[in-house]
Amino acid sequence: MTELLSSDQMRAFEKVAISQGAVTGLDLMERAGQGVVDTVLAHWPALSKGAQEALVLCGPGNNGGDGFVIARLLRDAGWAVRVHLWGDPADLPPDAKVNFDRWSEADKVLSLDPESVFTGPRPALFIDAVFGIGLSRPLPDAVAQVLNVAGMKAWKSSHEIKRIAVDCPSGLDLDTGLIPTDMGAVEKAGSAWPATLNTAHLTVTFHAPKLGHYLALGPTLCGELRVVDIGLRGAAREQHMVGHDPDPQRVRLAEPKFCGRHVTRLWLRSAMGKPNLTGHKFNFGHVAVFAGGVGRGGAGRLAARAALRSGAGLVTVICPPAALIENACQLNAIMLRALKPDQPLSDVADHRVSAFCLGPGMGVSDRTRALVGEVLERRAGDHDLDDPVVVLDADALGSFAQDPQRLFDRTHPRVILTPHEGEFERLFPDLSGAARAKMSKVDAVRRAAARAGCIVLLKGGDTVIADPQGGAAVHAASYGREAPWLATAGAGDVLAGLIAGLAAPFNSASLFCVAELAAYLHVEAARRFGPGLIAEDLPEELPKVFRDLGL
Ligand SMILES: NC(=O)C1=CN([C@@H]2O[C@H](COP(=O)(O)OP(=O)(O)OC[C@H]3O[C@@H](n4cnc5c(N)ncnc54)[C@H](O)[C@@H]3O)[C@@H](O)[C@H]2O)[C@@H](O)CC1
Ligand SMILES: Nc1ncnc2c1ncn2[C@@H]1O[C@H](COP(=O)(O)OP(=O)(O)O)[C@@H](O)[C@H]1O
Ligand SMILES: [K+]
Repeated sequence: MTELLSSDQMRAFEKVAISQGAVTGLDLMERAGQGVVDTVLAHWPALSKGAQEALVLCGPGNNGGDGFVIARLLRDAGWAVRVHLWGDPADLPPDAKVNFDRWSEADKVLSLDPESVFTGPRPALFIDAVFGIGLSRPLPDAVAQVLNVAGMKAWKSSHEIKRIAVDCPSGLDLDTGLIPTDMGAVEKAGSAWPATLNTAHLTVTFHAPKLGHYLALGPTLCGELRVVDIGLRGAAREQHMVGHDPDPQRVRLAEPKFCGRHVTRLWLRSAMGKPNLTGHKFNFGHVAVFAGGVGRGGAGRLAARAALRSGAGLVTVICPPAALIENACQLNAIMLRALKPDQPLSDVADHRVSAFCLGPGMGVSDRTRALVGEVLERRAGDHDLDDPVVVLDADALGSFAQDPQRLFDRTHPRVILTPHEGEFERLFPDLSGAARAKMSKVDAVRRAAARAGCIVLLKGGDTVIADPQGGAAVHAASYGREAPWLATAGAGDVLAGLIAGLAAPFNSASLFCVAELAAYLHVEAARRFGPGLIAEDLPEELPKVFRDLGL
């Protein structure tokens, strides 16, 4: 799996490499600029055929320095290049200044403002090297105007211009994936669209992708993302992460995107509990899914179906007695037990139940709260690993909205909470989307997991998973893996069941790894089915996904 870096981590990598004498800042800048040019020409081979017009916008830091390198390399290749700088050349950091001077030996540098930029001819390439990881506040007005959609329209056929972002589209915060605004707040994904910023066709980043490329608005603003190697050390270590618990210091992309197809298979096999086992169904685990009352059992049944399809040996739906007939009419391979209000849980779920799933369709109620409490108290002994896995979703979370601490007092390391943003806000109001200005979704979920003492998976197009030790992963349905049709009623119930089913076999991977895999398979199933998907389709698609992945 690939590591996602914060801005600070990227700076630290650079600092270590330079201080060890492995490389100089100037070398890195040259490789970065060369990497952008090579990537652009490989992406649009037609551009290599004849030199054309390029526009390079440079900023006051090292991102701008990369821009001067790109400008020089294109010029050397015969391109007509115009360079605009925002800021005073005298204030450029040393490496950027060197490259400014190299450019300025033969060509001028124009100022970066709408008049100056848009009065020139329409370029074939529009290169944004204004701000990268150093963005620390909202974009200056002049820069925002040059980068906004309306500005580009100053040119006829502006849609033909290839827009390249160096490291990131300027204005994007690479830690949060958000756009700092003047109000000190943020424009959030799914709310106000950042109408001021144009999206790039291609973003070229260095060494490793950053958090903000994958969170919130990042994927939409970046267009396509390419990572170029600039010779910093440690780039290959993500290979060690497959199937292993996360490193608390790191954030990984729960998708083997940059590692090739065999890694996917390896990951699947190591995370699922059925590799070479010749056991009976109880070796593959028994999942108990609680369903709601009469007319509200669909969500629980969806979760149960996903659990059975994903590898559990047995799945039992537990419902109130009144809902028994309704469920019996709908279930075959899935077993069914009724639980009366005063009946002990052990009557319907013996010690062999290895995973519980509670929440979908159960209703927000005292009864749900009591059942959650009872399941969380069912612990096997001294060793956490012997405890059953407990997936808490939907109403199992909502039932604790008035007093989340009551839930957190009982949760343990084998528990996973799978809220969507609304449920997350009710349990962690101070970490909610509205409260997150400078804090990334990753940091918010890490704090939530530490507070709850269990794994938390916060759903969305950018799903974040964290454990109480700080280990974190992002699963992003983006960059060619979009699945917007997954935002359909019941899809979350399926995910809860999928996690329970994958976690149930006695030799399955850690709950964290299972959650990553579940998020991945969930999106793979949605993508394989395609538009028109409804939640019922997801479990039925899973066998095809497993087959495609070579399981
Ligand atoms: N760290 C590394 O290892 C490498 C970094 N490189 C490039 O260097 C970039 C980072 O350089 P810097 O740290 O200099 O950061 P940036 O070039 O992103 O910007 C920093 C400068 O912009 C100013 N600034 C930030 N936000 C502003 C705002 N809203 N309005 C006005 N001024 C603002 C800061 O005061 C500072 O002068 C990377 O994004 C990348 O493009 C590459 O050369 C390759 C190697
Ligand atoms: N834009 C999107 N791209 C990919 N997946 C998404 C997107 N939006 C939501 N999802 C996924 O859809 C599911 C919706 O779950 P949830 O909100 O709990 O719905 P429900 O409660 O109806 O089941 C989650 O797994 C979430 O990650
Ligand atoms: K940039």
